[in-house]
Formats: sequence, C-alpha cells, structure tokens
Amino acid sequence: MAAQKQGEFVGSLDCGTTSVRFIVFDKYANIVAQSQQEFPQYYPNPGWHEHDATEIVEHADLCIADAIKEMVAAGWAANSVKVIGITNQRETTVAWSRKTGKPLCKAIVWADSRTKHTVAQYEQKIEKVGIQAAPGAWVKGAAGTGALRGITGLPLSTYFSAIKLRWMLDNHPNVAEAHEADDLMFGTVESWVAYHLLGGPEKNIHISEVTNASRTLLLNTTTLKWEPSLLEFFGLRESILPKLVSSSEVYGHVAHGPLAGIPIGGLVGDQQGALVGNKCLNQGEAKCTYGTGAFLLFCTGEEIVNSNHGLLSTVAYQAGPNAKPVYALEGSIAVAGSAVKWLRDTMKLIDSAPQINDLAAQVPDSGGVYFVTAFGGLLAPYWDSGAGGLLIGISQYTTPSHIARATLEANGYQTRAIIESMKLDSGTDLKHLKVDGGMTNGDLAMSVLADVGGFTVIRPEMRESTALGSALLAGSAIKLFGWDLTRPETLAEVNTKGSREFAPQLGEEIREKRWEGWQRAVERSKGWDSAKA
Ligand SMILES: Nc1ncnc2c1ncn2[C@@H]1O[C@H](COP(=O)(O)OP(=O)(O)O)[C@@H](O)[C@H]1O
Ligand SMILES: O=P(O)(O)OC[C@H](O)CO
Repeated sequence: MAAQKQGEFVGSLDCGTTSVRFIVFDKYANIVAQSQQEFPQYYPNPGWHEHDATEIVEHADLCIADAIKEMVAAGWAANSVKVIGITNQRETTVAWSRKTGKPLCKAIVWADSRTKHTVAQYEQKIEKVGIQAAPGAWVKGAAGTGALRGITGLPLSTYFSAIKLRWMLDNHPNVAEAHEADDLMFGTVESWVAYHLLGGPEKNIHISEVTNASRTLLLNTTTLKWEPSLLEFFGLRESILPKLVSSSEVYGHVAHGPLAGIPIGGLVGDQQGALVGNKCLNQGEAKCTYGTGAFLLFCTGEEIVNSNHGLLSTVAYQAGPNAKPVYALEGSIAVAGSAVKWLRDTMKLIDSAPQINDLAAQVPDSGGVYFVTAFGGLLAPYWDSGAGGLLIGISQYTTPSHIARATLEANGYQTRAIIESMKLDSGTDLKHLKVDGGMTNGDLAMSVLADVGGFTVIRPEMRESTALGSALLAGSAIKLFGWDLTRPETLAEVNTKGSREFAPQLGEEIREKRWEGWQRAVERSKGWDSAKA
C-alpha cells in the first residue's frame, strides 16, 4: 500500500433536522470526504415532532466513521483532521440524566407545535403577574412582552426551548423528578452532541454555545448570561443549565472513535453557521437557507437591532470567549423543504424531492393556487400559532403541477414578507440574497424564488455553507490555515469557486398582483385554529 499523504483538514459535524452529515474540508473549502445519514422522525400526534436524541449521536458517530474511512481510502492519513466543529438544528430540546447520561424523554423538535397551551399560559402570566425587566422592576401586558423581547430578542412562541422544556416538566413525571433531584441536564442539540463526543457521563461536560442559547428564551443577549429572572419566570432551577461558551474556542477533545484526541473548536446553530459559511460577517449582509424550514439572517454587526415587525434579534456568532458578539435579525419560516417531503411521503405526488422541480415545470404558473404552508401555525413575520395550512384557489383546472408550483412559490412569498419586515427594521432593502440548503439544489425552485420574491438569488457552487461555517469557527479557534474570524481577510481564499445568479424574469405588475393574492390567502389562514391560537 502506498504511504498515506499527510493532510491538514477541518471537519464539520452538521446535525440537521432530517439528517446528520460529517464533512472534511481543506483550506479552500474543497470537500475532501463526506458522509450523510438520515435519522428517524417521530410524529406521534398532530403537531408533534420528536427525535430520539440517542439516535442523533449514533448517526453522528456513524457519519464520522464513514467520512474518515473515505478520506483514508483517498490516500490521506487518518490524523489529517486537525480540529472539528459542530453545527445543529436549533431550539430542539433535550433533557437527560446526569447520573446515566441517557435522555429522559424524546427530544421536542423546533417545529413541534404541541406547546400552544403552554404559550397561552405564559402569555397570561405576563398579563397578570408580569416579568422582571430589571431587579425589582415588574412590567405587565404589552410592556412585559416588550421586556421579554428586549432581554432575549424573542417573542413567546412554541418555537423556543424554554417553552418546550416547561412542557416536558409538566407532562413527563420522570423529567420533573430529575429536576427536583438536581439530576436533570437540559440542552439544545449542540450541548447534547458535545456532551456525547466529549466523553458523556464520565466527563460530564455540559456546555451550551451562545447562538444556540439565544434561542432558548433564557439568555440575556446583551450580557450573554443566563437570565435569573427568566429562570424564575419559567420555574426552572439553575442547576439544569449548561455553562455558556463562545462559538469558537477549544472546548475539549473527542473521546472516542476515529477522531479520538482531536479538539472540538467550533459550536454554532446551523442558521448562524450558514451566515458565517457564506462569509456574511459584516453589517448588511444576508443569507437564506432553505432546508426543512427556511431561515433568513441579516447581519447587524455588533449592534442588537430590536424588531418592530415580527423578526427575531439573535446572536450571530462570538468568535472567541473574549470577542464581542455579532448579532443578526432573523426571519424564520417553519415549512420549506418539509412541504416537499410531505408531497413526496404523504401525498405521493412525487417520488423524490428533486422531482418537484420537474412536476412544477410542466405549468407556467400555479394557475391561481396559493399554498399557505402553515402546518404548525406561522412563524415570522406573522407569529400566529393558530394559522391553518391552506390550499386556496383550487378549481377543476388545478393539476398536481399547479400544487407543486404553489409549494415552491410559498417560499418566495414568505421570504418576501420577511425582507419587507427587514427593510422596515433596518432601513436596508435586499436586492440580492445568498442561498443554500437542500431546496436550493432545484434550478426551477430558484427561478420561482427570484420571480415571486422580486430579488436576485445568488447560489454558490459549494453550498454546504452551514457545515463550512462551523468549520471556519473551529479552524479559527486554533488559527488553522491562519483563519481568524475577527479578521475576515484571513478567509479570502475560502470557497471562491463561483456562484450562479437567478434574476427575476416576471413582470412587476404580475408579481405585485400575485403578492396581493398571497397576502389575502394568509389572512384567511390566520387564526383558523382559534381554540389553540
Ligand atoms: N432538488 C430539490 N428541490 C427541492 N427541494 C429539495 C431538493 N432536494 C432536497 N429538497 C428538500 O430539502 C430538504 C433537505 O434539506 P437539508 O438542507 O438537508 O435539510 P435539514 O438541514 O433541515 O435536514 C428536504 O426537506 C427536501 O424535501
Ligand atoms: O435543520 P434545519 O436546517 O432545518 O434548521 C433548523 C433550524 O435551526 C431551526 O431553527
């Protein structure tokens, strides 16, 4: 056997909603090796979406082993990976036991909407009791909701982790008992995966990274500390919380498998990871990732911009324990690729996700059909947990092709709604949007997005931006290749292979008429499930 070449690479473990992948990058962001594994999704009741947290880490271990095998088969020495980063689906809530290191119940996934009643309960609490905006200063009603937004950047919603954790405590007696006995460890997915890779119950390393923590409703995004008044508000003990860490530092070393002994140097929520991977590091730069859901992040630099138009203020990244945090405005759409998956798995209109593009290409437009994909209510900028999924404008003329097209168009309309809000909040109009994620593999999906949204879509050739973001943060932590996130010029050679642009082709008048149709459809969808709204 020929001698193995010694390489210098960075690995990224991307724990998404539907799959886990491990990618090995070189210094230019060329992919050296990769492996991807889908893992089971559980939908036990309407609106429920769960993961088995153990399956997530099992699939992560498998992906790492497969990718490293591929790298070695390509002639590289096994120790060519110098550091790894982890990026992950955000908000998904895991509760596990300190004693056993095992999950105490299924993880509640970010898109799960079972907690509508918990949200209503805490809305009432803000109304009646109020929230402690500063020591001794209680504010109620709209001022209370405003204070919550001011501290966390978030509204009360089924989307965020504290609400999901509260539901677990109220509905799983074993979780409540562990809470009482100080045996409960709470974490979002990066916290759980890092705990596992860093040695599990033997080492007990319980950390949470700030971009992920900024999605819990428990982090003060200005101080980057857990907020005691919010712990009290949600009835949570401090002992369950992980230690907060930055997005780029050495947290420890991998404890098992082919990467044993390699440092973990980056942790970041996947959407913030994609922002970094797209090198949107300066104020005014934005990207949208179209995976299971779609997430548009607009970098606001070192300033927290509070939204008055339904967007979230979130931590974009913190390039080291002493670095100043960078913030973003975010518009989150719950359903994007998952509607394509629904057409494939449940409605059987297509055999594979890419086929939606072929089916939609058979018609020039949606034939007047609108699909408000409110499978579990609507997130930004509408924030209506009672909105109902709606297909409207159907007639004898409607074919599966029209429905496929309306599904792709729904992305464009929802993206435009977010961009309009961003314009109002930041005063910046986005004429170009960098995109990535599974849905952006379809060329027609991209043309439809540009036409409906009225902006130019820029799609990079190498669009594993989420994984690349965590790789950049990990590399930066040990200054691999001279990378340093605080000096963006050190990343100039990364992912420069080019991109494809999709400019809008549709006339302005038709676009505006259809936009008006979308807005009417959304109005009909809102508040549908009024009992739960
Ligand atoms: N060619 C395609 N056209 C449209 N949608 C696609 C295509 N390929 C994959 N998808 C959709 O993209 C989603 C997967 O994207 P991905 O970025 O891997 O998601 P996640 O990170 O949320 O798990 C799936 O929901 C799938 O339906
Ligand atoms: O797994 P994705 O790519 O759909 O991303 C999920 C988001 O992080 C949820 O907020």
